[in-house]
Amino acid sequence: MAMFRRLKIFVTKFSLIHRRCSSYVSRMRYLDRLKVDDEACSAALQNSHMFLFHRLSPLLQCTKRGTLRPAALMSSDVLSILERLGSDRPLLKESVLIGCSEQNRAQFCLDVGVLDQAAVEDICEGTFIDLRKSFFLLTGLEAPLVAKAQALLRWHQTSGFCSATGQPTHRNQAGSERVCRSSGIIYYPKMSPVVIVLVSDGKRCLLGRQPSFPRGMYSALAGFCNMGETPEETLSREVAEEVGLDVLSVSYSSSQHWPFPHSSFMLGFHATVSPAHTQLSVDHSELEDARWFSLEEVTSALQVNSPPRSGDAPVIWFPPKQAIGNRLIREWADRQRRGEERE
Ligand SMILES: NC(=O)C1=CN([C@@H]2O[C@H](COP(=O)(O)OP(=O)(O)OC[C@H]3O[C@@H](n4cnc5c(N)ncnc54)[C@H](O)[C@@H]3O)[C@@H](O)[C@H]2O)C=CC1
Ligand SMILES: [Mg+2]
Repeated sequence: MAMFRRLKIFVTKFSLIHRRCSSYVSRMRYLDRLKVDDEACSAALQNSHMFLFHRLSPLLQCTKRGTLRPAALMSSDVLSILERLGSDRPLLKESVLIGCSEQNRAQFCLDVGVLDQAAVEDICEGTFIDLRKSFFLLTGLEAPLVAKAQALLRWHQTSGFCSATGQPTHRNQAGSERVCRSSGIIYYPKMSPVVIVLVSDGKRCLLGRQPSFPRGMYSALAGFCNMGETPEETLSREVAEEVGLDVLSVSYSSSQHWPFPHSSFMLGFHATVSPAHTQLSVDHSELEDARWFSLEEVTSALQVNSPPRSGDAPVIWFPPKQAIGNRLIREWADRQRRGEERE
């Protein structure tokens, strides 16, 4: 009996430890192994979840609740679909590893752009929707997963040759790198670091719009990091260049992978300028407009949930909640409200 109790305690302890590392740690270690072990990755691919794309547009399915979600198909079903549509096993090998579900199932993505789009949609009971639309229709962790998958597929589609030798590059099974066998150069998926900053003068925040933004949309200022710059240096330079202000202080908020137009790694900051020096000198080659917004104006623009349709009265609105620009604006508004409550 005592031995049975000891065994039970051991099993409970083991499962607690296992549960503690089973979720996050074991999933990350599993993924790491799949990146370096082609055989293990091929085995995982046989029994994985697969997210399909057609010329970089993700396949979405309608849920019972009427919302959209990316279709997570079993790889065995995808193989049957490929065979039914006259494609073959090698196409499945072009899948790219994107993650691991909480149930420890590997997740891959595959672009089936060589197949007839309508035929795949028909069999899968879904629709391929351009990422610029689908990203904003998805919620929670699904939007970042689909964005990451599309970024990796795009990178493979545009990285087929070595820039030093002009020879073809070859991918590993996970799709986490490409190698030029002639020069030995290893290429890894690329992101461009970008700083996005919400500038405040203590009472108001500064928002701008680029000519390419949809009508009425304003966001925080953003700019690509130059080679050798720290994000703080990029931030000060961009604010100086785009609106002619000197930044006084900076605080980090959060980050985001942003798939448009290519992969950017967005680093989000709050910054302050002196309330005595808030006169803007806008660089109109970069920004169509930039101006200071009060808490009242920000609060009312945050309530605009969808972009105005053509013909509607002009209204100011902000990027949707999937964008880090939206998060920075909300954080600023929350802080201002808390500050006002204290006064
Ligand atoms: N997620 C969000 O909430 C927001 C995201 N963004 C993103 O931030 C990014 C950067 O913002 P911008 O104001 O356009 O940057 P920017 O102010 O640096 O201006 C863009 C110009 O920088 C140059 N440039 C330097 N390095 C570049 C690189 N690696 N890739 C492309 N162009 C480069 C090009 O000449 C380009 O025209 C954009 O891609 C935009 O999509 C912008 C605002 C909000
Ligand atoms: Mg900019």
